[in-house]
Amino acid sequence: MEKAEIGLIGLGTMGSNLALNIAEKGHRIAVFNRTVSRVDEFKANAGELADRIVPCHSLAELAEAIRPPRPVIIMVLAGKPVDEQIAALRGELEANDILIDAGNANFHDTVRRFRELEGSGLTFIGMGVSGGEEGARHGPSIMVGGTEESWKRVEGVLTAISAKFKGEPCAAWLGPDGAGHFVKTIHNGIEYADMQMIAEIYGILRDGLSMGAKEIAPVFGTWNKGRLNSYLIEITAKVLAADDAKTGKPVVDVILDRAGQKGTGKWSVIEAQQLGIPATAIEAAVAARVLSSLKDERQAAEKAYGALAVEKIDAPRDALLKDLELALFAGKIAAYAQGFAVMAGASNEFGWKLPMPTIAKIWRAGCIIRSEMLDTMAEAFSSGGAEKNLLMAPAFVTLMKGAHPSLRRIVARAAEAGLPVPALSSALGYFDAYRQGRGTSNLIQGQRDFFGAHGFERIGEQGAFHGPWNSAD
Ligand SMILES: NC(=O)C1=CN([C@@H]2O[C@H](COP(=O)(O)OP(=O)(O)OC[C@H]3O[C@@H](n4cnc5c(N)ncnc54)[C@H](OP(=O)(O)O)[C@@H]3O)[C@@H](O)[C@H]2O)C=CC1
Ligand SMILES: O=C(CO)[C@H](O)[C@H](O)COP(=O)(O)O
Repeated sequence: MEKAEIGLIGLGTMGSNLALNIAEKGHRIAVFNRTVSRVDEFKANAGELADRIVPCHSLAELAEAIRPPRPVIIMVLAGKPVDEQIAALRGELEANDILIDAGNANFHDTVRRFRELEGSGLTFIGMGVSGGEEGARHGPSIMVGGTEESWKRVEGVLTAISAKFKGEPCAAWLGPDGAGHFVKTIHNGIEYADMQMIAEIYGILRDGLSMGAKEIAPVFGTWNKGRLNSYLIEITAKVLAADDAKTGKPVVDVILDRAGQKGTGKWSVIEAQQLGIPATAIEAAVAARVLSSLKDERQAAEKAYGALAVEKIDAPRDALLKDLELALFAGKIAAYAQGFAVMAGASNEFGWKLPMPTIAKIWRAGCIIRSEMLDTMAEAFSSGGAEKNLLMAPAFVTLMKGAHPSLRRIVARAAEAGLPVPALSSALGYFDAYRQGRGTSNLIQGQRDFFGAHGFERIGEQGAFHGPWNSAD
């Protein structure tokens, strides 16, 4: 039988769609899944692509089915299952074969796996994939970490299956070992912030303006045609417009307000903290998901304090909607600036030389956070000025000057009305603190020196100084 060019393990949501995508691009692919019955089911349902699918019922069969040197994509649950698959595969593969972990791995695990595979003769790649089910099937954004030589060996197939932005593939080699998975983690951190800010704006429309889901949907639909044009705004409009077959109500009104999370948002925050890079909007978004999961506690607190006396926002509708649109735009810019700053910090810390213009470019299509704004970001990173922070790129200074007054007004109105907007207000707090030439940490330094003799710097003088605290009353 003709050998396959590539193999894939894990026929779940992502793996099965990625396998079909690979087959559609003309590659013969061998597939295996832990629950072996899914393998034959998968081929049976592959329609006209079935001829290019080689079903394998064991890892040994998979290795036998692929032409050496064998590239094998592992697309299983992140964590221990990946280690188990690698351990099992080591017995079946040979020198020069390429193992590609395409799941949402923690980059520390990826770095460890690189170390563990050193000297094994096997090549390892840690690859972030974004785009969900649809992206995997028709073109995801692909973030590759490993040696440049290993990238060259798989570049052909990965660029072929990736999304294209105006013809440019959204797949790239970003740096050594954990670089690809780190970038995917921060992609997801930004995704959390973006989704949370959208949800906060929805909350203002629902509770502050008493708008129903069906009324809110076209607002997002309209925004999707303007500066907020993005996949997340597009699907928000669709989610809000959908009906529940069981009750006839909007689906969003029957969904429990408890958000799940699989770890990438939390990892983004942990890494930002470790690197000492502020990522307040992402932190707020992760915290908001945790708070959302405390449904029973929230209900008990509502009983204890009484329901939030939400004051209806009374303002001309069109002006308010314009402010909400601009507030979301400003909040998003701050969140992306934070995400890119965390990646720049990691790049310095780990010596990765992460290519920021390339990252912005490969996020323009295929991935969950794809948006028109990412094209502006790609230009900003390419033309200079954004090295320290995206907020300093001339194009973004102009955009933020136009949008931050709206963010300010919306955060203030929401606070007065009693509507929680933790990510939007964190984004605003970050922006205001970042642009304040003289902040208030002089007082913190005074306090630290008072209680711990930590010393402080004086304006315009060299050296460490202490305050006159002993003589202070
Ligand atoms: N869904 C999404 O939108 C995205 C997911 N990802 C990442 O892709 C990876 C796969 O996710 P997804 O396809 O959604 O997950 P699914 O739950 O749909 O599929 C999980 C797959 O992992 C396999 N698996 C689970 N545990 C083990 C194990 N111990 N040993 C071997 N195989 C195992 C399952 O096999 P079995 O059939 O036997 O249970 C199945 O094939 C994850 O890392 C996820 O974070 C990345 C981007 C987007
Ligand atoms: O990687 C993804 C999208 O980019 C996955 O859908 C991931 O599961 C999203 O994270 P979470 O489940 O924590 O919301």
